[in-house]
Amino acid sequence: MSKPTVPSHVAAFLEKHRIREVECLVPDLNGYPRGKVLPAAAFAAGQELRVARAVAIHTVVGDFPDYRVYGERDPDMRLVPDYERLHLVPWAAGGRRALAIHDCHDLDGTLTPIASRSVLKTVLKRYADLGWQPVVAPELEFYVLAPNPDPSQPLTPPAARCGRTEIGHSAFSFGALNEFADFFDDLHGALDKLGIHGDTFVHELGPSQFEINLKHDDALELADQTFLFKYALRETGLKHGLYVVCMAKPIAGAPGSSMHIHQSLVDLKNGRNLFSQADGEDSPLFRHYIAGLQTCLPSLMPLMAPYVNSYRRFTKNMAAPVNLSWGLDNRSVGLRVPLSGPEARRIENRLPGCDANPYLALAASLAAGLYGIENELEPTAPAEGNVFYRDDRPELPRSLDSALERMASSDIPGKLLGDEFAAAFIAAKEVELESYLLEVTPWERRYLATQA
Ligand SMILES: NC(=O)CC[C@H](N)C(=O)O
Repeated sequence: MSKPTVPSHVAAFLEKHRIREVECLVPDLNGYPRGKVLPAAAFAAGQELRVARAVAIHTVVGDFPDYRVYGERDPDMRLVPDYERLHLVPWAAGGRRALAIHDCHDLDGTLTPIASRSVLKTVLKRYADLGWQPVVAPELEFYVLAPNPDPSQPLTPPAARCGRTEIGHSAFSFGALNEFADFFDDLHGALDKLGIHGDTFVHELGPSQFEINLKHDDALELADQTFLFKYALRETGLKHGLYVVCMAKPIAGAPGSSMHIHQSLVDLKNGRNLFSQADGEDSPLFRHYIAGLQTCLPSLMPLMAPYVNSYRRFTKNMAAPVNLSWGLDNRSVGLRVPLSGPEARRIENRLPGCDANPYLALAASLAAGLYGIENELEPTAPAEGNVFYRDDRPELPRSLDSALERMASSDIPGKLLGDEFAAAFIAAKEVELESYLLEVTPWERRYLATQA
């Protein structure tokens, strides 16, 4: 096989920063970084890098699904660097380490269909073929918590600068934001080095819960930024003795953590927002896109709520979505349309949790919208007022079990994201679910062991 051409900026970057080694990263099924560390000279020379294809679908409990779903022979795939995603590793001791995001290619040179980044790239190619580009902006909520060496114990907020632990209800408070100023200073420095463009940053409603909104841009760019952001949260947090947690519902009774995704489409010819017409009215594409989300998302839920824990977030009155209604400037719906001028007309999909793999949540949402456009679907009438407690909403699965059942019984996931991917994803999630079903939880011990 001929070696890939390595762009000249790569060697210049590695030399300038006297890089010793490069983390060659791929997002796994969960959106966690995996891969190999390569000496900088080998990376600069374009040395071929292979790992087992199974790495792409490593489950969160460290298992693999039946090997038949990722290749009977357990074959290799190639890790191919995206040279535009080469950055310093901000937390590396001595600062002489870089990282690069890679694609997974099968040995025939095609994108590995079961790898998360491939799935998003394939959806984006379908948009590009139409001359369109999705523009997205994820908003990430997360908790800054105390180390939790014994996972049978609840996660708790850490003692903050003032010596106390937060009790919550400090949304938008600067006093509460400043409690972890040292950690956040370090984090913002890391984000700069990783090319992550934060827009707004606030304290959220939960105790030591925060939110960062990333600046809108191309979907692959923002999936990569979100992937690196979560890596940065973990590593920077640990340096400060903190567990920074992207679980959807880390603390019972406290608000969950979402990854709302704002999305619109632009015309590649002229940069115009395709959700608005020249006269400023909403376009038919805008309506079809919403209808596509309403039609497809119920069978794509595990891509936005991938774990048993994800479903604990979907409770009423915590601003978490429990329906797929849509409405203008309305936070009781799953699909919110923010008030804006026609240039910024967009849809906010409020379903994904912060625990979702950003590549897959974006791929699912964008493919669902495109399905609505291709099939010229019409959405429900917009919701008026608070619809949390209304009965007429489209129903959403309330557990990983039922969400997987729904996904497995629909042909939409395969059509939208590829049959091989859909089958591999479901198989991996079933392994995780089985592992959970064998647990005995504190809730059961509390109520069933007493014969009260
Ligand atoms: N910022 C908000 O609107 C709150 C969202 C809420 N925390 C959720 O889990 O969905």
